[in-house]
Amino acid sequence: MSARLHEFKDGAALAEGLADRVAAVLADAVATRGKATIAVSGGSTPKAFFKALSARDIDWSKVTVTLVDERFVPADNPRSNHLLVAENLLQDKAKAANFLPLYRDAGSAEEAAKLVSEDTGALGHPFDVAVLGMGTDGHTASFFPGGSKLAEAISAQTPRGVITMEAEGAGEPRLTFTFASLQDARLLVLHIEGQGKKDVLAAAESDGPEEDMPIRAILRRAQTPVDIYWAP
Ligand SMILES: O=C1O[C@H](COP(=O)(O)O)[C@@H](O)[C@H](O)[C@H]1O
Repeated sequence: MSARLHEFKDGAALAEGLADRVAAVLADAVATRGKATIAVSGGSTPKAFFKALSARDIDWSKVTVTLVDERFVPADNPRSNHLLVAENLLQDKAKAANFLPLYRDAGSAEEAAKLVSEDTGALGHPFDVAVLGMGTDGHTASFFPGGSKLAEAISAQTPRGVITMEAEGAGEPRLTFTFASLQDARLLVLHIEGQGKKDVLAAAESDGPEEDMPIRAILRRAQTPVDIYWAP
C-alpha cells in the first residue's frame, strides 16, 4: 500500500489545493496528448472542489468529464451525479468541457451499462484523473459492501468498463466503473472530509477483507499510488 496524505485546514482550502493539482494534470495532458479525461465522484463532498475547478483557466474544450459512478436515474433527478456535476463543475470556464454521462434511457441498468461501456471505451485509457470519494461504510465508486456485483467490480480480471451494482443502502441500482478502469489513472485521488471519514480510512488501512471495506481494493492494489486529500 502506498498512499500520500494531503491535509488542509478546512474544506475551502482543500477545494482550492485539489483544483490546482487537478487543473495542472489536465493542462499537462492537453499539452502532451491534445486531450484530457477526468472521472469524478458524486455525493455531498465534492461540491466546493467542483466550483473551484470550474474556474481554472485551462483548455476545457479538450477535456472530457465523466463520472466514476451514477445512480440509474435520469439527469433531472435530484439524486443523479450528472445533475450535481452539471450544476457545480460544468460551469464558468469548464462550460466548454465535453461531458460523458453514465445514465442511458435504456430498458434496464444492465442495458445502460453495456451501452455506456462502448462509449467510455472510446475515451482511451488510463484516465488522466480519477477523483474518488468514500462512504462511511467504506464504499468507493459504487463498490458497496454486500453489493450484487462487488466481487466482479473489484477483481483485477474484470475488464475496464461500466457494470451495474445493487446494494442495501445504495438506493437505486447503480452504474459504476470497474476497479480496472480507475486504478491506473495518472492522478488517482481519494477526497474525504471530516474526522469520521478519517477514522473510516484508518480502519480501511488496517487488516481485513476487501469485501468488508471495498476502498481497500484501491488502497491496496491500485497501480497508481493514491493521493488522499483530507480536511477536518
Ligand atoms: O454514493 C456515493 O457516495 C460516495 C461518497 O459520498 P459522500 O456523500 O459521503 O461524499 C461517492 O463517492 C459516490 O460517488 C456516490 O455515488
